[in-house]
Amino acid sequence: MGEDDAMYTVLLPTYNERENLPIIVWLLVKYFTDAKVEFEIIVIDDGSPDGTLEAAEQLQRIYGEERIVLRPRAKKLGLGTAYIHGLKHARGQFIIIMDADLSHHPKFIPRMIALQQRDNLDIVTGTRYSGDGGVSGWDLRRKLISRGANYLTQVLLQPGASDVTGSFRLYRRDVLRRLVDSCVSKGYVFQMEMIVRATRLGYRIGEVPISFVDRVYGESKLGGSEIVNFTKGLLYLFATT
Ligand SMILES: Nc1nc2c(ncn2[C@@H]2O[C@H](COP(=O)(O)OP(=O)(O)O[C@H]3O[C@H](CO)[C@@H](O)[C@H](O)[C@@H]3O)[C@@H](O)[C@H]2O)c(=O)[nH]1
Repeated sequence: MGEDDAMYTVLLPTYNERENLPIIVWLLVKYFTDAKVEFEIIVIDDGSPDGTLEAAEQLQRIYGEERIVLRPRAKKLGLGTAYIHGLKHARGQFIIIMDADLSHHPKFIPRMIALQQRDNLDIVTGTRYSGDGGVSGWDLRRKLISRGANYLTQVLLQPGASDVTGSFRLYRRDVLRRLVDSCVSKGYVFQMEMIVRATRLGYRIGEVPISFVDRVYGESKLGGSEIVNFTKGLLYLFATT
């Protein structure tokens, strides 16, 4: 399935994911192994008080230090900077970013890889808002926030993807590094800015419909301040790009 010598790095940011981490890692190992693809999983834990790092260390003993790489930080510094931190250490030519809470199923990864290879893409985004993609388990408030954020971005910024707030994506490593360097926002709005800048820079973007399933264990970290940040980021990009 993979390019002959292509390696894939999965960046898994974690904050209080002790229950979810062993399951997501097991699934990732299974899908990459079945697809005969070289991979590593970088866990970026931000000092989770629930013992996520200890769970990650145990997984490292089971699957090996080549496969499970730990890049912890001492305290909670946010999702955007967690990706940047993990990216610095990534060995793969392709980077997959995804949540560790099982809302993103690794079964979609082989489809993302296949689409990237078929169309020689720079980015493949998982989309909940086209084809048979969708969301399950969210309440009305969360659905409205996500739909509203995506709708406003489509109208104001015409990005090259239908789901700009999602964070299940495959990037060429060099493209991701360039985008990270060009993005200014922090927090959840970061995902939207990445796609908008990628569109402006002319990168080739494809989409794979995904079903997003709300987490069973633990809690979302989305709060009111992220909604304010998103709105500010949207207006900033509207004015400057
Ligand atoms: N290292 C680290 N990880 C974090 C932090 N905050 C969250 N995470 C990890 O990031 C992933 C997503 O966190 P959630 O807080 O569960 O995200 P969410 O509210 O469900 O939001 C998801 O959907 C949004 C769009 O609807 C996305 O914008 C967002 O990126 C994420 O995928 C999980 O693996 C979680 O442990 C942090 O400060 N540091």
